[in-house]
Amino acid sequence: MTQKVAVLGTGKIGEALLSGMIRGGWSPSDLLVTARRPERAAQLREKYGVETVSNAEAAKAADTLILTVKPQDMGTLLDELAPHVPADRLVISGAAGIPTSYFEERLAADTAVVRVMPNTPALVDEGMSVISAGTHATDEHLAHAEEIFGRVGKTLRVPESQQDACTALSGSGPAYFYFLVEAMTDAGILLGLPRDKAHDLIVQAAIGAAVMLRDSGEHPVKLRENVTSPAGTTINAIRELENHGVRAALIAALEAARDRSRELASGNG
Ligand SMILES: NC(=O)C1=CN([C@@H]2O[C@H](COP(=O)(O)OP(=O)(O)OC[C@H]3O[C@@H](n4cnc5c(N)ncnc54)[C@H](OP(=O)(O)O)[C@@H]3O)[C@@H](O)[C@H]2O)C=CC1
Ligand SMILES: O=C(O)[C@@H]1CCC=N1
Repeated sequence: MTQKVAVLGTGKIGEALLSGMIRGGWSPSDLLVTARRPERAAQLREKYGVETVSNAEAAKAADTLILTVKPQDMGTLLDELAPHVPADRLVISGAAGIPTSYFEERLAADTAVVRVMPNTPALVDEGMSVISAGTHATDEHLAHAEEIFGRVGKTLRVPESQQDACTALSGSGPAYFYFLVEAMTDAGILLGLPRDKAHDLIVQAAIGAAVMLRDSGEHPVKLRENVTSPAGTTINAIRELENHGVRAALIAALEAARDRSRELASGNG
């Protein structure tokens, strides 16, 4: 069955998904996109060969609507959309924090809503998309969401009660690794290395470590122990990380991200 899919509010995440769907073989003629600014719409039309339409037109024409505006813009978008969304549409939200009930309350009775938390590595087909069903979403709706988001990486179904935690882990997760790379590159500068070399060394260490974490089947503790020689260099660094409370800082950081996701629940954040 040909399904027309519309991405509404095509910013960073919407474009990552759009580009991944096209890379993954989705025909641009089966895609519609919306943007708030005409120049952004023109850019998307030129780059991807997709039709750009108004939010109301997308609601009428597409079988699946993927809403990728900021949580704070979701209320306005839904006010605009609600009168035009027939009850047989699948509505997928990619917004942090906002529960499926928020959409169900504003759309026609029994509308199927699926909540998805993607992340930006979708741009290189290494995304992680965490998927939960609303009250009226069936297994078929979840499978359709997996078919779309599976084009840009892995997918995982979770109960909606775990979505705020997943947002803190994988939605925001890439930012923590970029932050670590930035900080470790600064350390390389302190140790006298040129910035470009420090950057390349840390990025390759990160890629190597990530591939081993994914492919070796070993626990991260074992992988770290394998690097940590008796009376060697690594244990000196680990002692400093523990002295500075890095483990506790990470736990507190992810808890703060989870709490912020909960705060965004009203869409007014
Ligand atoms: N960035 C990330 O890593 C992740 C983001 N998310 C979620 O994705 C959503 C989008 O985030 P992100 O892509 O970073 O944000 P962006 O600001 O890049 O994208 C949102 C886009 O929506 C557009 N927009 C806003 N209101 C409307 C409207 N009424 N009609 C049409 N377009 C509209 C904005 O237009 P304009 O350009 O004019 O502002 C913007 O281009 C958020 O809800 C966020 O929680 C989820 C996972 C990861
Ligand atoms: O920072 C944010 O709110 C969004 C949601 C997850 C990643 N970026």
